[in-house]
Amino acid sequence: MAAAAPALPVSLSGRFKGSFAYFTIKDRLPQILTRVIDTLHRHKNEFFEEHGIDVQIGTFVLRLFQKGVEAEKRAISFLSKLRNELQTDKPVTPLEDELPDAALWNQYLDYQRNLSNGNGEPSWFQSPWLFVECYMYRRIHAALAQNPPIDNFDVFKEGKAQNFFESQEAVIGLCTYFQELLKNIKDLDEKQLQEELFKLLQVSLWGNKCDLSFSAGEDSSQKSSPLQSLENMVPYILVNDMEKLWSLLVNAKKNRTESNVRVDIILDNAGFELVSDLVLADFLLSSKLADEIYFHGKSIPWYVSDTTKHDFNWTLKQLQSANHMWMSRCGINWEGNLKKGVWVFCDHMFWTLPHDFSSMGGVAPDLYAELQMSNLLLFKGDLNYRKLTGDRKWEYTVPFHQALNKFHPAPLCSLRTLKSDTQVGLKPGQGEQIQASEPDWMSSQESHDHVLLDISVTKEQMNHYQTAAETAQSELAALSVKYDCGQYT
Ligand SMILES: O=P(O)(O)OC[C@@]1(O)O[C@H](CO)[C@@H](O)[C@@H]1O
Ligand SMILES: [Mn+2]
Repeated sequence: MAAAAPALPVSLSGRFKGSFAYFTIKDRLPQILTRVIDTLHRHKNEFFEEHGIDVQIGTFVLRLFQKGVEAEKRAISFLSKLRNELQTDKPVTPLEDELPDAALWNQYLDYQRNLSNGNGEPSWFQSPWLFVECYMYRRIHAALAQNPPIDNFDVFKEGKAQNFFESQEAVIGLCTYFQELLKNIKDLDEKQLQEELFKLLQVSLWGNKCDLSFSAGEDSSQKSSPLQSLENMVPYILVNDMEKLWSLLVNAKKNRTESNVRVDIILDNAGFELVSDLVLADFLLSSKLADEIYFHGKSIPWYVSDTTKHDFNWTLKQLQSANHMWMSRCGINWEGNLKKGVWVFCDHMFWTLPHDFSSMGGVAPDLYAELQMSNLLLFKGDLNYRKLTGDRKWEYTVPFHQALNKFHPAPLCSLRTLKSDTQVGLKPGQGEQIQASEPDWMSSQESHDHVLLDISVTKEQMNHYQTAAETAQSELAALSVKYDCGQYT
């Protein structure tokens, strides 16, 4: 009789006063909502100009059907009501919009209601933090989506664009470094390739500090060139499995039979972080460590700075039109990769549901099967880490593999800047040691220099994944009609 799986620890929640979840729900989420409302106010004239209709009567021009302004007013009242619900810990209410994921959200709300087994309705401070925070962003989306003609307005686009423009020095530094590297990449030996991979993994890891939802919209752009500071950031890396990552990629390349080596990057933030992920992806291709890269973005505006398809394409266009040789070279090459199909952008709706990833197999089997086709999944950022580990109060020393709670579509790695109070995979005493030196290391923005580099896969499981990938091949054929990983448009 197999031993029963150990019980899962409780979910992080605002019901734990003093927790990072509590401060986020009490202070930061209302701040983010207020910024969204201000953004809509500031765009009133744009909505008026763009969506008003002029009617000439004699010498008078009447602006009729102020559709844009009316829609803006309705959206603002939706959001003000949402902010009040949040701040007064009202029950979480079912979604009433007709958007394609509404049924899945309301099923999940029922699930949460049953979980609380009669201890009252799911609410902002009593329910799991992951659920209510995701729910807030989904309600923000509904406030716009239900109010044409501003239904396609991205309330976070200014912040994402500002992060990109204010990170220009870092973007130029990174693109210049990378293009210089490309000039002699064919002459690099394995050791040198490994060193370059490790550098670019760390740049992508540190790029994750540039996150607007964590800073509640305050500037978080990358000012200096990250390559210069890698050395003195190494002591802040809590878990560093880069060697395992390297051997996983080298083995995949050696074992490459007829199928390509595929790496999937589950993206996080737009701006500098996205550029660092694109450079890493180009390196994996140019070094021949991988043959194809799948990028997974968000299908709706999410967590202030997360990357949508629009952000992805906008970033490539900005690079191409930059008046800097190496930036535009990168942008041109990357658009070429998309057109050749060696890079693919996808945005499955599962990534913007409240479910943690242990539910993916049941809720989005098409996406799970898609990920099983990969040799390596790189999950960027803190929210993905929280969803990988179920956003629970784990002991620090619980193995990452265990915290994944059977989510194993393929070998995976998390590249995460610690921004929430959940942490696994540490050595005995490591968490306590940091706690002693930095008591609020998991609960305040200043001390969040800790990063986590983690691979769930131990070597002996590699073979298992090879066979799993083969079986998934046949399953995927059945599923591909349901979910076609979006081709570049
Ligand atoms: O996934 P990311 O961009 O690294 O971080 C997401 C985040 O900013 O949002 C939540 C705080 O509101 C936390 O999960 C984390 O701090
Ligand atoms: Mn993010």
